[in-house]
Amino acid sequence: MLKTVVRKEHKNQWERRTPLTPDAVDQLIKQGFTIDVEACDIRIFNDQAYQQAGAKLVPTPAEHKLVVGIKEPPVDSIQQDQVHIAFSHTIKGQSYNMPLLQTFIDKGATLFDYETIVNERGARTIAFGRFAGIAGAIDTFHIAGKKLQLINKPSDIANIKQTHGYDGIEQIKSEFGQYDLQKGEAIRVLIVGTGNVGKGAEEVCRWLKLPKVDIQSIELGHIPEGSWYTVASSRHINARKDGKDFEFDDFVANGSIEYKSTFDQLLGRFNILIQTPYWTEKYPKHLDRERMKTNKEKLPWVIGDISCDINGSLECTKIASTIDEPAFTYQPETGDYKNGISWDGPTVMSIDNLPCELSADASEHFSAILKNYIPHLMQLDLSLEFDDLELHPELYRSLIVYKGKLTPNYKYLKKYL
Ligand SMILES: NC(=O)c1ccc[n+]([C@@H]2O[C@H](COP(=O)([O-])OP(=O)(O)OC[C@H]3O[C@@H](n4cnc5c(N)ncnc54)[C@H](O)[C@@H]3O)[C@@H](O)[C@H]2O)c1
Repeated sequence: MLKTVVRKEHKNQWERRTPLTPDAVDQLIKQGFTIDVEACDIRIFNDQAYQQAGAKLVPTPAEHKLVVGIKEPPVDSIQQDQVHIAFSHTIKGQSYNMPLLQTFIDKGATLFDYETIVNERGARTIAFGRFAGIAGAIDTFHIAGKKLQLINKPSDIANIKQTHGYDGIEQIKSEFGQYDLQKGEAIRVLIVGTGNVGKGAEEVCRWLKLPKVDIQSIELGHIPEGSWYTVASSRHINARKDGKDFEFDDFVANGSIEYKSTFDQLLGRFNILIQTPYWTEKYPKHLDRERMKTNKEKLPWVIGDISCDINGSLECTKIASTIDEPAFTYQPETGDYKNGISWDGPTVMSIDNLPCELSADASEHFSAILKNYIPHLMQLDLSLEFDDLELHPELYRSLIVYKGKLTPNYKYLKKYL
């Protein structure tokens, strides 16, 4: 059985999440597993709660074989032959994390990645997407409320606080239920993307009692009175250049070789955009600099770019904003931006660690799934070669590096190292 520790997170002071809650640790200990916990003074569940669950507190994860974390472990913390599970952010060959990947290889270490844990249908089983969608939508509405206040337009949206100002989802739901967004300025929200993040953003619209309008109505220019939201997927904002029908698999295979963005046709019909799709350079951009300049009168007031691809599909996302400074305003004429909220361009929210604003709810959700994988991880037999491993298939497929070697599905990463 691998000696196991829950590591503390290092990213910044907002990173208060934990992969395993004290309750989950308690359950694992009762099943006969020993779990240690690295002491941490900012984690959302305090050290005493883990001690009460029966865990031993340790000052460092250096002596443990299996290290369970959330974000990338610090490069210099990886020990010889150690096994880590984390979001390593390496599978797109992200240059900023190649030293981390190289260290796993150099140290003969092993890396499981949460992002690559998928079921037999290819769907991810463990993620924070819903919480990014919820926090991202709330922060976007919070900024929209502040923006309306600048021009003295009354709306209950101005009551919405930034997500970390609430105790958690239950409090948010009960407060949002009291607001009436049909009074005052009409709030017209377009959510792009129907994945976990998009669905999380939709939940917030429902808590605010916004009626859902069919995207087809909006495409046809039938814009209802009052406040509402609508949801678009890739097929509503991209079209084949040759006029043939949109096919998702074809879109994923060919991207901007065969497809162009038709997003400009929707501009002017909504005033808040919440962007959630998966995007890479291979796909069309929806708001490039030129399009924003040409359509500057029709741009939304506020853009919540939860996908947060810098200079990506929405070129107004010049930087990732932060929980402390969540908003900047893009200047369509110059392509530049200025900090804060103003009416001389769309105000952008592009926080890239949104689930941290809901640390308790997000940790509980994540932990409830992860605790079922922990016994399999702890029973990993490192004396076996990769081909001979008898491991839970979802974990087996998620292995990026095994004992210092890229596994067959991830050999392509060699070219980025
Ligand atoms: N800002 C943050 O704090 C934060 C946190 C978590 C996730 N995210 C980001 O949010 C985005 C969406 O995450 P999600 O969990 O909803 O993803 P998801 O995989 O559930 O899908 C999102 C959407 O993208 C589409 N899509 C999925 N794979 C695609 C592909 N290969 N090509 C084209 N389209 C594809 C889906 O149809 C769906 O509409 C991701 O870019 C993710 O990195 C941001």
